[in-house]
Amino acid sequence: MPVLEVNRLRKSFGDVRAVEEISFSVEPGEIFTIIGPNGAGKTTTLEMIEGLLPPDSGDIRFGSLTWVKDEDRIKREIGVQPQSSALFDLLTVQENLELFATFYPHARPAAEVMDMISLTDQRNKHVKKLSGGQKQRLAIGLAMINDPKIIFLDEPTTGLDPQARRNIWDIVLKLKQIGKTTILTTHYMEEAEKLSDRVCIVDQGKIVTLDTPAALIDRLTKEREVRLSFLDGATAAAETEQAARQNAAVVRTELEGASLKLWTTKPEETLYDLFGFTKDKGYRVEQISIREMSLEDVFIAFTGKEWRD
Ligand SMILES: Nc1ncnc2c1ncn2[C@@H]1O[C@H](COP(=O)(O)OP(=O)(O)OP(=O)(O)O)[C@@H](O)[C@H]1O
Repeated sequence: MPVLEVNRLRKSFGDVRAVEEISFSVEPGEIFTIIGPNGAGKTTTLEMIEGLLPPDSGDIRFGSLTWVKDEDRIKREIGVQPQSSALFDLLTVQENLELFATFYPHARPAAEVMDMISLTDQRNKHVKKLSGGQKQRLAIGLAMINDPKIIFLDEPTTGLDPQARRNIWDIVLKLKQIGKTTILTTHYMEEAEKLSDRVCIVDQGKIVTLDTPAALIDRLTKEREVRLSFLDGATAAAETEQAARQNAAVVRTELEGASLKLWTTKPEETLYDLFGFTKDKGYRVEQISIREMSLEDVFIAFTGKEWRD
């Protein structure tokens, strides 16, 4: 049974339709990621689910619990990562955790949480002295102080350097190991690909596609991007492009000076065919590469937009 079901959520702010009609469900123990560009509606979606923002319409269910009937129980079962601005700067790491612990009848010991977020050595440091990554880890610690079943992390790694980002990934994976469900939003494709059991790509308030990262990539892996560059310049590339367009496996092509990019469902056959053409013409190919698809390609394929971090 899903731990969370979201059905036809909608939210507008004046004329801005922030969330148009979002539905999904999350299974216990999953890392479920909502990814999308700025303004896609990720935070609005999360805040409605977290009970911070009333939806205009739609249902949110945590198993059999709903916000209307079971607010207290839901609050005990979910953990929401606060904005780092909500941390108390003049308190230490441990004091912040202990303060948040007093909000709940059954809190986890601060020492246990500090161990999970690798901040035991910093326990007596004031928040204002922590690095950006350490503050984010503390914010995640605060989200788990009530030992919730489901943890919501809204862009926990935005603005962090790659090492600090990896440290957060380790925590998210540890949460999974101990059976927690995590719902995460991110800008970073790599993060979604590495961490998620399932990814939901959101754009302009709607779900564009939802599946496991592998399945999403798989849908496109039949297509490979092939790049050819020519020693004989733009004419050779342009003529080869014309030849490539005659090839049934070629889905699309892109020409840039002396280099030709094409997407084909049968890279070997396409190349064999094109080499026949270039050999006949006496064109010399300087470089060839065949690229694997990534989640970023999935995004571009489904939204028709370039990905912007
Ligand atoms: N309180 C608000 N009042 C007015 N408009 C809002 C409000 N909150 C969000 N919006 C608008 O709703 C849309 C979705 O915003 P939202 O913050 O949910 O997107 P997001 O995907 O989380 O973006 P980001 O990655 O930048 O955080 C945007 O156009 C945003 O400007």
